[in-house]
Amino acid sequence: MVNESQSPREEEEKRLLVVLEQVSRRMRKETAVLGERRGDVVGIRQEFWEDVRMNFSDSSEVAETWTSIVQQAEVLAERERSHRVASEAVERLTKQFDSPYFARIDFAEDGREAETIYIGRASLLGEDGETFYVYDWRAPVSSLFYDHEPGPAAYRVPNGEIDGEMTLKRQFVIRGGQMKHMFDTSETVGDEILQAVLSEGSDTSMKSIVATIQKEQNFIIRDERHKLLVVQGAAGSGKTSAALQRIAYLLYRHRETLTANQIILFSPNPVFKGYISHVLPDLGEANMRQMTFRELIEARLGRRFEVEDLFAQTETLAAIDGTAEGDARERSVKYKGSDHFFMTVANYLKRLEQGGVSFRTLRYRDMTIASAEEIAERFYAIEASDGFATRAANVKRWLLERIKAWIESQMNEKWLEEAAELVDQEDIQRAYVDVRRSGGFHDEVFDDEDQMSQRLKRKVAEDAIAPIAKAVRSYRFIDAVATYTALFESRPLFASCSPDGKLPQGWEWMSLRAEETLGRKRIDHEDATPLMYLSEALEGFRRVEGDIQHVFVDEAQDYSPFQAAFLRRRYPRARMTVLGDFNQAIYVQSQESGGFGGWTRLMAPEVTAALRLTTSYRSTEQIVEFTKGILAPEDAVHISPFHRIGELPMLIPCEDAGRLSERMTADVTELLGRGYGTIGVITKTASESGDAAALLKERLSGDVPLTLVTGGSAELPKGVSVLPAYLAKGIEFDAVLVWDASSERYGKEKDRKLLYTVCTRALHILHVYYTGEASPWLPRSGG
Ligand SMILES: Nc1ncnc2c1ncn2[C@@H]1O[C@H](COP(=O)(O)OP(=O)(O)OP(=O)(O)O)[C@@H](O)[C@H]1O
Repeated sequence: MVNESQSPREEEEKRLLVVLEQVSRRMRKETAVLGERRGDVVGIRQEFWEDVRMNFSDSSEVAETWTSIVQQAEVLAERERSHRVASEAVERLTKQFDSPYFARIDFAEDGREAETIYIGRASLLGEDGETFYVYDWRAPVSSLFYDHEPGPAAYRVPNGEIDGEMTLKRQFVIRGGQMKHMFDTSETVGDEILQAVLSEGSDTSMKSIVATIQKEQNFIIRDERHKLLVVQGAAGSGKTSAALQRIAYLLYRHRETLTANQIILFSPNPVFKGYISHVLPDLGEANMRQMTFRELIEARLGRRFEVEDLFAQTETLAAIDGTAEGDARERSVKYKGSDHFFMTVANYLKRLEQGGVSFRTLRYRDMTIASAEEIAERFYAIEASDGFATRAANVKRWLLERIKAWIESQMNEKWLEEAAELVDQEDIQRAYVDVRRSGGFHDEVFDDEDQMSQRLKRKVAEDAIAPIAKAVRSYRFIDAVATYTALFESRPLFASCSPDGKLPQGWEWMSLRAEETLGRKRIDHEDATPLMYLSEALEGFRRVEGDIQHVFVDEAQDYSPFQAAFLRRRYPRARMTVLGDFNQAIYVQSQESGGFGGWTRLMAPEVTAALRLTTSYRSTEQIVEFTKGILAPEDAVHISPFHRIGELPMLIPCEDAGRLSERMTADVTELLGRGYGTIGVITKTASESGDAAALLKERLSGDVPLTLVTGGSAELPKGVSVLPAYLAKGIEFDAVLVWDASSERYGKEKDRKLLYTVCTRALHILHVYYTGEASPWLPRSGG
């Protein structure tokens, strides 16, 4: 009921109290439950060993001891689970007490009375189980807030659309349970709040944007009609933010069927991984799986080969740039990242169904367990229509059987007897426990010397062969490298697989290079994905994550079309959300495709949506205008700043590196004094970062926190971070100080996007320092 005598503010404050009261009631209940569960858990932990019968006197007693430990552990795990649920509820309620909602809309569905809806980070249901005090921001009706101004409005529900009229749209800033601001708005999402949010200092971790999601971002967050979403967005336009909100949205909408570990996000680097890892927990959701493409390569190939990573490749290419070698390598990098090569490998795989896969002989010392020829024969004896998966799995089983038989065949061999005699007491016991665990000796009594020695010998033989068995289990009997190299050993073979029957320019060079590197177990970065594709396909994309339902790729412009196509094959059932900015395509492998070609063609047009985000929210208007000037004019047309005023970027000439570091030291001190909490000193390469950090450290006073961020760093520290451009991808700083943007360092066309990427990391302050001549890409309009 509207009370005429009260102002809207008074009314809202009263209502806030009612909600807070509800929250605190729930909180009382949940904390009581939590206390109880905690007591349970602590009790069980303390009494764990008291309730376990410990007896190691003979094998049947050991079995009972084992069972009782397992039972006790199960009870504990169950209590711990319910403790976790209660503690998550308390955590959520604590946040709700701080700020239960951020918006209100009044909406009258056609032909009905207006309803008042409050929107917050999580929903709040009254004790009656019917009154919705607050709706979750992800509820269908909440979409109205993000998509519409007051007036005719509609929102989607699973089976259609609901039309009506929005009569009021109000925003709140509530902190610590206090109403700080409140205002009605006619904008889609009020500029004032967004202004306030964007003017804040940056943090070392990313924040969620629930209260200020913009309409075009909301589309990305909620779209479920398409299986492939490809988003081209200007630097700072909220691609990563939208991706994370989308994950939170999907987890909420499909909470019965989707879990966080069925979602995987490919991140550009470890620093970025740490940077975004707080957003989902903050929204009350578990983190999705996250990995870098480099980690994927390392996991698949890194143990057996020395694999060059993308950063090393980039630095090598820079070092040999302009030489004949450099040109040839660059051509090879581009080709091996192309769709043409993907098709070639795909066609090659088809041929391999008939024959041609290389295998490795299984050997223990000089004893052959199964020869490569035998394995090949077995592999190809299975119907081609069954595909590689069935064949590989079948051969795997057969080889494991072979290994078992081989163990039996060795039982009376001298080497084994000798080895068994050397086993010490501790190992005997361990062997005994191991066998128990693996289900050995069920009801038997362990009383016979002879039996014991047989078992020991078997155990020794199993241990000896274990690395081979493990290799078999992970399909290493398939020699993927030899199979891959074969493609570069025969012109007719390559030509017959190539989609247009042609060999790429520079094939001879690639062929020599393959011999030189792959033959020595060194893998160039450009060969890593093709090799991974080939080997995973030959294994039938086995353990590969058929269970993954959503794949997110951030900084997608850095992936080659080959890598895009590979990921699609690797996660065959997944929907994909791909976000990137072609203006930040800094790697040779993706330059050909303009950064995006590979992605948009992955699925049929009717299930693909290609979207654009054009407003840059990160940087001030001055910085956005400046950074647009770095790009070619045609690349800068779709970038517009959000209206937030700041200082003009500065171009600062310096005589040499010493002077540069002196000037930078003074500026760092001054900026920290002005309250800027995160300052990024960004260099072109990692070695330059090392030099810059050393120079600055020497000059800065001891109490200034300065960190050299390296490839292994996972957390971004407060204070001054010195890091190379490729590690700064995707993250942001209050102030960015660009280390030596001279024409010597950033003079080539390909440096243009790199410089753009570096400068667009700045929220409020951008200083560009250079020695000698300034990079030709820098606009002259700096202060
Ligand atoms: N709707 C929004 N409300 C508040 N802040 C926003 C919004 N959208 C983006 N931002 C802020 O803008 C900054 C840039 O966002 P984000 O990192 O998601 O952009 P991006 O497009 O991934 O950038 P880049 O490609 O440069 O890495 C972040 O600080 C983010 O919080």
